[in-house]
Amino acid sequence: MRGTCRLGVERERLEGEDTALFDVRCPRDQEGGPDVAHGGWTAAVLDECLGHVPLLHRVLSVTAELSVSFVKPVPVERPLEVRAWVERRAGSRWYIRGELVLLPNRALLAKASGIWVQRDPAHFDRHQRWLAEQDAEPGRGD
Ligand SMILES: CCCCCCCC(=O)SCCNC(=O)CCNC(=O)[C@H](O)C(C)(C)COP(=O)(O)OP(=O)(O)OC[C@H]1O[C@@H](n2cnc3c(N)ncnc32)[C@H](O)[C@@H]1OP(=O)(O)O
Repeated sequence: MRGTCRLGVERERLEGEDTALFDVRCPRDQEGGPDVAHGGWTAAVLDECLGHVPLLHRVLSVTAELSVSFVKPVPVERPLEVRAWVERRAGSRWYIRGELVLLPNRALLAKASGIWVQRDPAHFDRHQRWLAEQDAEPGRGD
């Protein structure tokens, strides 16, 4: 699949049953230091790519946990690749891992692991109802 993504994900495809590959390029406006990505971009793009693995299996999910290791500075505007794979599934939980590498040598820049939880399409409707309850009862907090 190809398309425009504000995070700079240019292409995604499944490779076998449990692995997905993503062509990525960090946009200049995500710079955090000279010519290198802000760490928030690195975390966000790993969240996006790992979370697309269930989606590529036509499963809607949300991120429940995400852990990121920042191994090396990530250059902006250079071809990068994310490889994401399912480590295991348990109930509605998908345990997914991934790596961000610099092409063409696939030098490791960052790695991530996380848990995605399957949701039904009413997930965001329920959230809107919860938000309306919060607005109706300020100070309740649950
Ligand atoms: C639906 C369309 C999705 C579209 C893509 C959107 C992508 C995103 O941007 S996601 C945004 C960032 N993430 C979020 O906003 C998630 C916010 N958190 C939540 O909504 C909830 O805490 C949520 C859904 C993760 C869990 O809700 P909760 O009411 O606890 O659900 P519950 O039914 O009790 O638990 C579901 C499962 O998740 C597990 N779980 C819940 N929280 C966690 C956690 N932090 N770590 C591990 N597992 C967890 C439970 O053990 C349970 O597992 P199982 O089904 O195997 O028994």
